[in-house]
Amino acid sequence: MLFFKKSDIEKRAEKGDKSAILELLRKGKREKAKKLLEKYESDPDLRKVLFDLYLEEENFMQAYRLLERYGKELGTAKERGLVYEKVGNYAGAVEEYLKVGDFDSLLKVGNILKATGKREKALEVLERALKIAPPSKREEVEEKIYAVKRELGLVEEKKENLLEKLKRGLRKTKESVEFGIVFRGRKVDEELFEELEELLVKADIGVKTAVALVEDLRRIALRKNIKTSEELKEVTKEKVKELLKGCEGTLNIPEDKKPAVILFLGVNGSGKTTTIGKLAYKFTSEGKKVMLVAADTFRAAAIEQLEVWAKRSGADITKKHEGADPAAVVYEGVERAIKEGHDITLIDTAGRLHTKEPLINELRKVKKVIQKLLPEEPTETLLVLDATIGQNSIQQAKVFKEAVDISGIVVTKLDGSAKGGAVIAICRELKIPIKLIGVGESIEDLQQFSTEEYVEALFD
Ligand SMILES: Nc1nc2c(ncn2[C@@H]2O[C@H](COP(=O)(O)OP(=O)(O)OP(=O)(O)O)[C@@H](O)[C@H]2O)c(=O)[nH]1
Repeated sequence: MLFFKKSDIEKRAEKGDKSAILELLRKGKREKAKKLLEKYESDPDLRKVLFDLYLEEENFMQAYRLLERYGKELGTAKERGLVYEKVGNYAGAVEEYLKVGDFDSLLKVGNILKATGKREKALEVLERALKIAPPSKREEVEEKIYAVKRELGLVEEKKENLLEKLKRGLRKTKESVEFGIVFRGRKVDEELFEELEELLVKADIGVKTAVALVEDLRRIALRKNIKTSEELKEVTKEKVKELLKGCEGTLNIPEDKKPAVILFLGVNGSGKTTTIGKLAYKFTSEGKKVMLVAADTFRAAAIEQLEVWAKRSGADITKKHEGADPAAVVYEGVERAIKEGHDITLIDTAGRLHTKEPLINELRKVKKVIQKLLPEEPTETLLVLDATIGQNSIQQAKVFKEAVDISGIVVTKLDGSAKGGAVIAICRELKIPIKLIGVGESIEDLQQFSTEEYVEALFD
């Protein structure tokens, strides 16, 4: 039996010699050094090294243990904030982030609290974030605060009409792509056309589409002898409406068929669950009985999140444990919806695009299971695309199109995107109608897509 002779350093380290322990660490004997750091963590210097080690390993529970046991001289405020945030001690996280005026982290905690239904806490954090918000972010935080207050019944419903809501939703695009500079009080010349083309590309309508559109406008301006930018603006709006022909569609929910099934596809983070929650709220507000089905069983968080939306919208939910077979959840959910007389069933699915084949097979299997119980369903198969990733979402869409026929598109986060023009590119490339658009995080920020309103909101 070979006995390794303990080196001199190891012997000194085991006796608590700081430099020897740190030498072990430097030599890559990480586990051995960590055990000794834990053994001698009462020493402030060694404790600091141990805290940093835990952070590196993202071992937030252990880092939290040190903070709780020895107080807060460990790490930076931002690091302590992260540890508190990761272990769910949001109050602690907020205090630390406020110390260093870390607005982004504070907003993140506010979003987590909001998404998990802890609205009072979310409101408190968002209001503190507002105090240190940079000017460019103030309006966004005010929107979130208003949305939470509305959900808490603290403010009267600001009855915006759909066009106002859409204008608010396109604010980011309009801020970054100021069409006003070309359409206000300018004479129509080559410089104006070039600027207009640049803005259209910046709005992410697609280079080819932008070049062709401006080419068209040059010809029309010549033919109709257009002299002012205001006239040109009207012509531009008409041309964009032509580009969007066939792009708008309404949700097809036949009254006589129960339950109508709507299947939601889309990559994680695109806004599927939120869109389902908003739609469930719309239907329950109309007195319909709604069943949500948590078939995104890949992540427990997705199941929990759908549960929060079920509670907020007054819908029922069918779910199983994390990792369950999505088709089994769908079967049970549709079967329950039939038995319990639901009007509508909304199905959330997983969207891990990097596992393309399994994803496609899973979606086909889900559709088959639905049709085993209801041969003519799903009434709608909606693909959810995130406007903030603009045209790149078109690549994602093509993968989903391989799996199942898509009856409509939902474009989310238009309010968070400077690429509001991507709606045009998405519709033209995929030739699938855009049925809904998400224009904010609150439960009412979902509306039918109307070409007329979209163009008015984009250019006015
Ligand atoms: N501003 C804004 N945020 C939105 C909108 N729709 C969704 N979100 C936010 O986008 C984030 C992701 O939304 P989810 O609904 O969780 O996305 P998902 O596709 O279900 O993602 P997974 O749960 O990971 O599958 C959340 O923070 C939502 O609040 C929208 O229209 N506007």
